Amino acid sequence: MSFLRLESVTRRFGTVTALDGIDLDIPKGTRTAIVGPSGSGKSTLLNLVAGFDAPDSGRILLDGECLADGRRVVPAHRRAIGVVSQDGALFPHLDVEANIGFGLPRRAADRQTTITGLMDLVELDRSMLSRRPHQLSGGQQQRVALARALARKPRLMLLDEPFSALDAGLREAMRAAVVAVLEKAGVASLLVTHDQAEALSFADQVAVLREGRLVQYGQPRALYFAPADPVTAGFLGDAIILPATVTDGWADCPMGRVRTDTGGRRGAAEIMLRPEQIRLSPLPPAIAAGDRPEVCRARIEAVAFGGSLCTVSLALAGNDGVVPAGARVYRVKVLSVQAPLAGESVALHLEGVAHLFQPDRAVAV
Ligand SMILES: Nc1ncnc2c1ncn2[C@@H]1O[C@H](COP(=O)(O)OP(=O)(O)OP(=O)(O)O)[C@@H](O)[C@H]1O
Repeated sequence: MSFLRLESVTRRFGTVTALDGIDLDIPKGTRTAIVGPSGSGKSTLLNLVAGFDAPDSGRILLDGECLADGRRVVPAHRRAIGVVSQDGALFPHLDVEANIGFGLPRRAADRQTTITGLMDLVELDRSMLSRRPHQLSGGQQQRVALARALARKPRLMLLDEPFSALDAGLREAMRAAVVAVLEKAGVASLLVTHDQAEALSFADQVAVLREGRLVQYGQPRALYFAPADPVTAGFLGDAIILPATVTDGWADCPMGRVRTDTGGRRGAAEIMLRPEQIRLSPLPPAIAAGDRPEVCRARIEAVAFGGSLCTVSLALAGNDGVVPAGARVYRVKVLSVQAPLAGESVALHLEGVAHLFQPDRAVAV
């Protein structure tokens, strides 16, 4: 059942349409990530839900209550929506205790136990109770910000790039901690992030915005493996887009034959593979000599070391093993311990299924 609902929400700034008729249904207790290129309308959407701004038209409903409908607007402080921003926005002159307790009644008998309970929930040591924000690490500050937002028992939590100021290792740990806290508190959340991998791992569902429109909305796996169009495919991760001829659930493409995720189509089509679907193996001499024409061969053009994974650039070769002049170069990812060497000839194997783009590229919701 829908918990947060946006109906045809539009917001214009002069001649710019920041959000253009957005329809979105977010189920209770779930996590949603909003992604999209810079200027696609992510912050505008968050601001409208928070109540910092109002839509020109359309409606926003939370748990059945209308928050904004183009005429009436419920002010931000009456929405019971928590916000955690990029820098945490803690009050610098207040200690941890006062920051977390900021929205709690001063004379409440359970004030102290609520604050320490929240510190336990966000896994912040109680010895930090009297520290000021500048005496905390970035990760600790974000935990205080999260505890402060949770103190007001929000119905919905808005997370505006809350991990972006943290370094890679801490970022991942904080993300996992926030997921655990939100789950424990049973609070639905909306995360805006520029990090596609973060969105895919954080959320139950991801909404992709482009130029103020909702391009696709669905589960992370579905979006990653079955994006609505090549632009979305490339936005969510590295993608190899190939022309193909499809027949009854199979595609013949320049990299070989592979199953497709949708059957029932025939003829020319465009397919997508993720780079990790392409496996490389050494070319046995018999195949190198021209036997087994069904095996797709390639020459390794370059190998870029990247820690656990290498990015391997390869060009497809003909059955004679020769790479035609001007051949397109594809990039695939392989485990570094299995990486081939530049100049080597390899055989390609396609794993899993290829995504078949719809001819009209209808929005998949
Ligand atoms: N207050 C404003 N006045 C005028 N134009 C605005 C205002 N706020 C946003 N815009 C415009 O609306 C569009 C959407 O902006 P928004 O900040 O929502 O995008 P975004 O996806 O959050 O971008 P980023 O990833 O860079 O933060 C942009 O073209 C932006 O310039």
